[in-house]
Amino acid sequence: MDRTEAIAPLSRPGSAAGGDAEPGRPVIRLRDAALAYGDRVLWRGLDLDVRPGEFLAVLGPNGSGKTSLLRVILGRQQLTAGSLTVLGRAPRRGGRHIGYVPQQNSLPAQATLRARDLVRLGMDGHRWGVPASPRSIRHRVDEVLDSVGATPFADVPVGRLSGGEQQRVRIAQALAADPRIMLCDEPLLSLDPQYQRTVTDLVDRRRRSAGTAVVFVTHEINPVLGLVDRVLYLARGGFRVGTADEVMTSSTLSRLYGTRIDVVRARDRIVVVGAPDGPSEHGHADGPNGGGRP
Ligand SMILES: Nc1ncnc2c1ncn2[C@@H]1O[C@H](COP(=O)(O)OP(=O)(O)OP(=O)(O)O)[C@@H](O)[C@H]1O
Repeated sequence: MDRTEAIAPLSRPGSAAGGDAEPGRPVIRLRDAALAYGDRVLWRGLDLDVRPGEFLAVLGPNGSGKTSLLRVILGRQQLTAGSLTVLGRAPRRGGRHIGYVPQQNSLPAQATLRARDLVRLGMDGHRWGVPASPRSIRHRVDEVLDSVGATPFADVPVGRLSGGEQQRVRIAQALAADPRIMLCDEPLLSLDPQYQRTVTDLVDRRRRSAGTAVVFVTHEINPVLGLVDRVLYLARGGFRVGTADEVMTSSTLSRLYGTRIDVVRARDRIVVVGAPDGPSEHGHADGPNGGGRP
């Protein structure tokens, strides 16, 4: 089966999901957004539009607020200041048409749910037309499992699957939401290069076939370098957003980190030398990079 076909959505971007019918209109819109925990500012002054089909990589050191940004978009965390719309509306928990691939943690070895159960849980009746018959749901689950190459282990308890297989199942679960936005939190962590490629291909195929916007948190830009439209780099309470060529430079990252960073391009890879990979410091948005507008 052609896998691109298999994951084609039932609703196209800008079709049925709400007040954002205008094609090409941002599916995520942040304005002057800030997030702080107590007096600790993770980021502020963030203006960002993510458009249908766009692939946005989110980079930054540990603790810079990458996961927190996804949680804000998911409606699980409130902004401290500024505004956010997701698919034209205020974000809300359980919002439709958002696929979430959470940061990897091994599923417990004794987990008895099967891949097909998890994918089924990722669906709800509204997404697939009302009423959805058990047969059409089963068919759709099979399609989604096939689209990520998970058919051979669809009936194995997920606790027994390898890390790479579990990751495919997580992506299948996210795809089951017929997502117009995919939020992926470090989906490449601890995967070998072959599985990394599988995961990035799956996500890329979805955004190309269905216009799904992708927000992809990663520590490593290289596995997605050929796919990203823009990079959002968070550090020390500030940020930079732009193309990889604009953001991944010695001068931009040195300003963002407030220390000398060397960015070296070797063939088709980017090597960043000197970036401290530790928690962002407190409230540095007024530093040399001043909140870092695009
Ligand atoms: N609910 C919360 N209350 C207080 N502090 C929090 C809360 N959630 C996260 N933090 C802190 O905010 C900081 C940013 O966390 P977040 O998980 O967003 O960072 P991250 O950039 O995704 O990090 P990593 O690369 O390590 O996954 C961390 O220091 C974290 O401990």
